[in-house]
Amino acid sequence: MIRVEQLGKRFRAAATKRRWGFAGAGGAAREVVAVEQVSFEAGNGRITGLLGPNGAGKTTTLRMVAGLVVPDAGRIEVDGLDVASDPAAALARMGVLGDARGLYPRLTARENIVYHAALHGLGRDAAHARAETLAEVLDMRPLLERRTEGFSQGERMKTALARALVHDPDNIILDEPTNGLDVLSTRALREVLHHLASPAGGAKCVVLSSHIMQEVERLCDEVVIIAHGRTVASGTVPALCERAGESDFEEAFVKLAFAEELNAEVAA
Ligand SMILES: Nc1ncnc2c1ncn2[C@@H]1O[C@H](COP(=O)(O)OP(=O)(O)OP(=O)(O)O)[C@@H](O)[C@H]1O
Repeated sequence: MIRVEQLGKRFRAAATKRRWGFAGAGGAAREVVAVEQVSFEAGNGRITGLLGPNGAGKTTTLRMVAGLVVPDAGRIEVDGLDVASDPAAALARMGVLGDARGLYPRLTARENIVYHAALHGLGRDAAHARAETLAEVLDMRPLLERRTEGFSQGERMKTALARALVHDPDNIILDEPTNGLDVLSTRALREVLHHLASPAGGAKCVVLSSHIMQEVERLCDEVVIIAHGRTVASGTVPALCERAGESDFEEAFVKLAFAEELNAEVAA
């Protein structure tokens, strides 16, 4: 289970140097508020989706949950462990599929997975056994002995996901997992995530980010709508539709996520 309370993060965005004598364009670094007040609870045996427009703060939120970025404000708990005060224990309970998907190109898929297993303290035999199991679950057996150099997006995603799951974490964090995947790979991933959240798959706590409404609608038990760095609504898809007074989820999302903009339009 993951609990996020009142998270906040600002970045200092590097500014360009002044050029061509334009005084206003360059100069001082600007502060960007990436996340202002994000809170949510992601339960075990559920898929929770962070849904929001581009730049809403989803990736930054997940990077903070995964311990890759230190928050300026707020608190993150993973299975009751505070990520700030007990990072090693909290991180050991998470499997993270980041946006970079960085794999070692000279290693085979199996070597990538086994190497990651070693980092998590698994012995050689256990690591290979785990690679076999994951290859089965993720339907990637033919890929195991191939170097990852030249892998397609879908093949890279499967390998990166196997790597993230190698220590059998109870909490799985995925940033835009279907990015660049075709319809079949997307379907296969959806099935895997449903399996992982089911009792047969270990009733994992799955948290993912997306800006694709249909994907979230199909995949997620719970949706957290983030806009302008804030949680603006959360609940099941039917509950969010009801709250917005819309039968269509896309309409409900637009109403909830862009309430500020819609109100400003009405006022103008
Ligand atoms: N390292 C950084 N330095 C400066 N600004 C950043 C940094 N990381 C994120 N931001 C800014 O913070 C805001 C939120 O970015 P974030 O990537 O979290 O959004 P997102 O919801 O994941 O967007 P998308 O759907 O486009 O991936 C954006 O305005 C982004 O430009």
